[in-house]
Amino acid sequence: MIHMQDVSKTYVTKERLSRFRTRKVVTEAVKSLSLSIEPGQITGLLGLNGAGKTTTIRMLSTLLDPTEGHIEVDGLDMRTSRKAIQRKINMIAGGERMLYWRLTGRENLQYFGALYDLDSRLLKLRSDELLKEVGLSDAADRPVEQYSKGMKQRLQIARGLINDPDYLFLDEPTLGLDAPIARQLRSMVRRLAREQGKGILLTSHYLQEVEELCDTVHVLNRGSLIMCDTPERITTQVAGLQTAHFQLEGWRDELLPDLHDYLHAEIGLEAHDLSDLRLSGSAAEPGHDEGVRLSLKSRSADKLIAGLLPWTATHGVKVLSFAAEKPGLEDAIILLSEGGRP
Ligand SMILES: Nc1ncnc2c1ncn2[C@@H]1O[C@H](COP(=O)(O)OP(=O)(O)OP(=O)(O)O)[C@@H](O)[C@H]1O
Repeated sequence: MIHMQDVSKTYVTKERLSRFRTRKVVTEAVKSLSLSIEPGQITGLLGLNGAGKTTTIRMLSTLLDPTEGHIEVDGLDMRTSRKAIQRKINMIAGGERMLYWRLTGRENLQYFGALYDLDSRLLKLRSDELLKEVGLSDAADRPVEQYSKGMKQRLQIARGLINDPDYLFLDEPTLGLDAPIARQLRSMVRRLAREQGKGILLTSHYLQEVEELCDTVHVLNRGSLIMCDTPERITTQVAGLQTAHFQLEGWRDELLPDLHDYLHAEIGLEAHDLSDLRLSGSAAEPGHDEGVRLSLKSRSADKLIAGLLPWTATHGVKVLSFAAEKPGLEDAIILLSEGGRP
């Protein structure tokens, strides 16, 4: 496990005021940050304003020393075991950095692998394996400058895996990629965690990607951690509950207590999951030929819908239509950046 404990990073720079006068500028980029990255888990790092994500990733990658605090990787202290830690980690950045364009895909992998002092036979074997895994075997001996964007990004992934790291830091890995290629990369990231047990830290501006992949998400604002939870709970806490909408024929208001009991007893929705189980205000107004509109709020609209459908059949109520309205992580992050909760 990677463990960051009370880590801070302060940059001190000089700002020129006039020809002879400068002013010292102190920026607290990261403030007393604690976070963990566990094997087999995908941990998201999201930022609001001047958040400190890049600084955090650079510290985790051994490229920057913290001003204060402690970083440990599988029990190794970053101050005293830098080389051993470098063998356990790697970083993959989106965009087109970190590759040599004049070299072929294979030569790139061999160059980066040699930085880890890998035995040349093992390095050849691993390069071939990785090129195959990312679907670049046929293009392995072409210079990278002839690669498409997606091919370059797949080569980046292979480069980041050349030392078979236990932990991977992914900084905007799908930046600028077409949707199908981004989807391929996401499923690869998922496999790396779920099947190979790698611990992954992910930053991405595509919040749907974070929502889809991450087990937990850390939200930074001006260098401080302001939230850490599952994407689902962050969304619920900040953006509110989900709503299930139903259009019903044959609904009677006296059925509500029975429905409440049923969802609680049969579907196992706890009282706190059903905090707003009621007809939404006067929304239960009979339509002319469209039935009654019932809106129920809960933590999971899907569970509510799945629960209500069989119940209606036994209570003489016909479901004309239903829909789930779910705020996403993106809604939550926008609210947070506008000064919403917490
Ligand atoms: N080398 C540096 N010298 C001085 N200040 C820096 C340096 N690098 C970053 N900063 C400052 O530290 C703060 C955090 O920057 P950082 O790049 O870590 O944030 P970020 O979350 O990655 O931002 P973004 O998402 O915009 O890339 C910012 O205020 C930035 O201006």
